[in-house]
Amino acid sequence: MLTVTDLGVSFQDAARSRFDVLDIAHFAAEPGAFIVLTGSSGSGKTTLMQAICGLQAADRGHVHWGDTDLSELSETARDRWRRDHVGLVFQDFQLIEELSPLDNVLVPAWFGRFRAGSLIDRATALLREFGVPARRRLSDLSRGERQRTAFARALMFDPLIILADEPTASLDAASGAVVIDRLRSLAHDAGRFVMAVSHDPAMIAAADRVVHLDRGQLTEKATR
Ligand SMILES: Nc1ncnc2c1ncn2[C@@H]1O[C@H](COP(=O)(O)OP(=O)(O)OP(=O)(O)O)[C@@H](O)[C@H]1O
Repeated sequence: MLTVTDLGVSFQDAARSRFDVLDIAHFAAEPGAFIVLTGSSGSGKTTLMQAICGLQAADRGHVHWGDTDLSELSETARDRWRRDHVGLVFQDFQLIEELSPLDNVLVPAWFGRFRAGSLIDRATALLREFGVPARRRLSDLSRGERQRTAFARALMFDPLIILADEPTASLDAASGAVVIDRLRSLAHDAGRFVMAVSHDPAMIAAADRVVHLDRGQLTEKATR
C-alpha cells in the first residue's frame, strides 16, 4: 500500500528562484491494480515517480510504503529498500553501452546477489519474451530493443513494485502490447504494485486507474 501525504517538491531555475513541481495533498494506491499516470510534458510525472521510490528528495511530506516512511530512512537504507522492492524503467533507459543486453539485465545481480546460472537463464528468458537478442552489442540495438532491455532489467528480481516511465514510448503497437500485457498481468495475476507514466492510448485503455497530473496536483479519471 502506497500513501503519499502533503508531498511537495520544488526545483531551482537558472535565476536561482525556486518553482513548485509537486504539491500532492493525498494519494493512496494498492497493489493489484494497473495504474497509469498521465499529464502534459513538464507536469512533474517523472519527478513523482522518482519521489515515490525515494530517488527524488521532497521538500516536505511523506511517502509511506506500508509501515515504511521513505523520508525517515537514511540515504543508504533508502537505496537498499529500493533495490529490494522496486523495478524501475527509466525514461532514458539508463543502460550501460559497453555491455550486451544480457549483461545489462544482470546488472542488478552485481549488488549483493550471486550471479548463478539460474539468473542467466531468467535474464535470457526475459529478453526472449520481449524479443531482444541477448548477446548483441548494445550500440547495434534499435531504440525499441533498448527500451525492452530496460523493461527486462526492471523485472529481473521479480520486484513487488514496478514503476515504468513511458515504457512503450519507443515501441510499435505489437511490442507495446507485449509490455502492456505484462504490466497488467504483474498487477492482476502476480498482485504487484504497477504504475506507468504514459501517453499511449493503448496503455491508458488497459489501465484500472488513470491518474492525471496538472501543475503538480493529482486528479483521477474514471475508467470503464
Ligand atoms: N533536477 C531538476 N532541476 C531543475 N528543474 C527540474 C529538475 N528535474 C525536473 N525539473 C523541471 O521540473 C518540471 C517537471 O519535470 P518532469 O521531468 O517531472 O516532468 P514530466 O511530466 O515527466 O515531463 P515529460 O513528459 O516531458 O517527461 C519540468 O519543468 C522540469 O524542467
